[in-house]
Amino acid sequence: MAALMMRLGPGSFGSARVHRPALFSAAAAILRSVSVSATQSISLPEMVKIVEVGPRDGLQNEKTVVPTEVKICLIDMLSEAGLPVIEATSFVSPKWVPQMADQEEVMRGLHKKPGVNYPVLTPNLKGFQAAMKAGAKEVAIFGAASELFSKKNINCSVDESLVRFEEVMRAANQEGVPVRGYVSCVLGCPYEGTVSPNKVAEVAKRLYSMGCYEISLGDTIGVGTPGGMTEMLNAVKKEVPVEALAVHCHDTYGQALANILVALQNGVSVVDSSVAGLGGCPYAQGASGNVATEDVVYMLHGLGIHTGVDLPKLLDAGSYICHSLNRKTNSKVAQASSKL
Ligand SMILES: CC(C)(COP(=O)([O-])OP(=O)([O-])OC[C@H]1O[C@@H](n2cnc3c(N)ncnc32)[C@H](O)[C@@H]1OP(=O)([O-])[O-])[C@@H](O)C(=O)NCCC(=O)NCCSC(=O)C[C@@](C)(O)CC(=O)[O-]
Repeated sequence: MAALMMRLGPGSFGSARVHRPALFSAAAAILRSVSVSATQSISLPEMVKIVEVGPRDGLQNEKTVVPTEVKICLIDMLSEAGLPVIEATSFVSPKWVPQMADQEEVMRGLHKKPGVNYPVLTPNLKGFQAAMKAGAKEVAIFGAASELFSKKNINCSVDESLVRFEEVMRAANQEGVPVRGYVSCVLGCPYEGTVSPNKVAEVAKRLYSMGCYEISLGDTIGVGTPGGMTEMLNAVKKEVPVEALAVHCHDTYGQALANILVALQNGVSVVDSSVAGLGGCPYAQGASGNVATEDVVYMLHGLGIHTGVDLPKLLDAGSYICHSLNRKTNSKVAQASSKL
């Protein structure tokens, strides 16, 4: 952005709201010309699918209850911004995650946009059945590569969780419902520390073998670096085709965009992110928010990668939820654009 300011001069920008589209197309053009030469020898996907997890991962950790209508409005703004997948809520125990207790109302209230998927988390058969009753068309099961995290998060061992997930998978197959799988703690665990890439690969393989169409690899506490990401992906790619992999990076140590870029260079073309960088897992102490969707979109568009997302509309969705939660955005792009 500094380079852009130097070329156009600070006076070129009036109100951010009025000039955003021009600003972003100018920024994208400059970045594309930089990126083309910078990435000539590096293969990157032409298109990336962004899985927006803000309404679920972003809000699940909020201490005060977010009104259902705010959640619904956020989801609708995100679909209007062109996000193709929006994780809407989770069918987990309200005793464990009170913030998601209005999952049925959220599912019934959101305005389903044709072509957009609204998956929900389901830890067990009870959650799956409730999700079906509420009209969900896609679910996600969530395992971990760390025993202690699994115990803290879903109150069972990794093996026990996989047995539960098999039950969900059988029921989902009967209903013709696609299932996504998560592996948490792929680059480190708040309770066990280092996590072996082989363990990540083993859990990813089991989820893929049981029928998950996509495996999202979660750096739950945002401790990973590009080196660790590469090592982990190399192990996982031996067991699961790269086309079926997604990355889910939290930004605790400011490494998320670098980790995502490395994942793209490794052939991954699905990225999870959360509008305004909201988020954190209630059972992963110290985890900050997910990487901000605005920042991911800005980077991808700068690289000439298509996402289908309208950045100014996405920024509006980020402003809306930050205003509703009375907090500052974690998105660098949103911070920068609001100062212009
Ligand atoms: C899995 C359980 C339910 C086990 O919890 P449990 O206490 O072992 O469950 P249980 O089977 O013994 O049942 C206890 C009570 O919960 C009820 N129950 C049982 N299942 C459900 C359900 N599905 N929905 C609603 N209620 C449920 C059940 O009916 C019973 O109610 P009671 O008789 O006491 O009134 C619990 O541990 C739980 O809900 N955990 C969810 C934790 C969670 O949502 N964590 C955040 C998401 S994971 C994450 O953020 C990471 C991720 C995905 O983003 C990727 C990354 O960043 O790495």
